[in-house]
Amino acid sequence: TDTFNYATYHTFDQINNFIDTLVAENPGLVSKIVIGRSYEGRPLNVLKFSTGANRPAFWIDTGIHSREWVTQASGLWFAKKIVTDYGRDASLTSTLNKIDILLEIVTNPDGYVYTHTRDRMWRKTRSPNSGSTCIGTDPNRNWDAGFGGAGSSSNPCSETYRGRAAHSEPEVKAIVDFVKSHGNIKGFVSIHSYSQMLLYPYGYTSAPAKDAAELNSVSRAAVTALTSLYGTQYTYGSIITTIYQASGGTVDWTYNQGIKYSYTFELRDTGRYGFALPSNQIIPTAQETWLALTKLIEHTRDNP
Ligand SMILES: NCCCCC[C@@H](C[SeH])C(=O)O
Ligand SMILES: [Zn+2]
Ligand SMILES: [Zn+2]
Repeated sequence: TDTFNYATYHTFDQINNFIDTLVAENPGLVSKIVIGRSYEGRPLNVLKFSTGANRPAFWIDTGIHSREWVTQASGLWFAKKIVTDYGRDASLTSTLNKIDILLEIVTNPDGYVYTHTRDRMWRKTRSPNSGSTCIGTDPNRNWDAGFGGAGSSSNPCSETYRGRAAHSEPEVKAIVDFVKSHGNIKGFVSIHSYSQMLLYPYGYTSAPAKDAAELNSVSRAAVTALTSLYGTQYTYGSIITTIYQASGGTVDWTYNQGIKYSYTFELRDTGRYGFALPSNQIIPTAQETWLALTKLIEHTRDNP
């Protein structure tokens, strides 16, 4: 994976080849867990970075919205950064000597393939909706957290269609089942684009999360670290106050499962290119985001 081009966007097959190569090159550190299959039968691959058994874990997912290509591309760069820095960077080495990192890069594979073959702007899953010709559910409205509330749609043709029921989407159900069976995930970050924001629960209600003060102060440190690299400006705060009301969202569910350190990123940019971010911004985006992620991971590591 040294010759892999991190400064370009890759297909689903190229990403899966990367994953298998990274595991083969780092057998004592990296393994692949297939947590399920997408609606169209594609594997839901999770990279596990671990140096010991039965450890707490920190989860990162990218690409749950398929069109947000900078996020899957950043996930590839994060994976390489972790294997490169282990044994060289004191903080990352300390992290992996205490907790595992779990990384799902293509969290919506059916949608991702569709953005390469048919519609670059596809966001949702690709499952059919009975009674409608419109395809897909928004996987970031399908979670059992304020499910069906304001900030999601009951219309299958909507980009924020919540699905016929909570956890109806296999891509979502696979994570739900994995989180429950693992039982020791301490931090959870779901990465999106675009808007340049770091967000924490809740999205479905204006009631503050009980840990809002701590999540806010950790967010401040993370954003300060991010901005220090290239000056990229971020806002941060609760989902509902910072971006908009969104019900059935990923990190609202993980937070309510007891995973205190639950965050959502909105990466670059603020609308000039939007989801079609030029590939020359992939590495700078990944680098600055990693600085923020490191703060979130360190805080989770040090507050088990
Ligand atoms: N977990 C809900 C996150 C808040 C909204 C995030 C954006 C990312 Se495109 C959205 O899903 O509309
Ligand atoms: Zn998104
Ligand atoms: Zn977004």
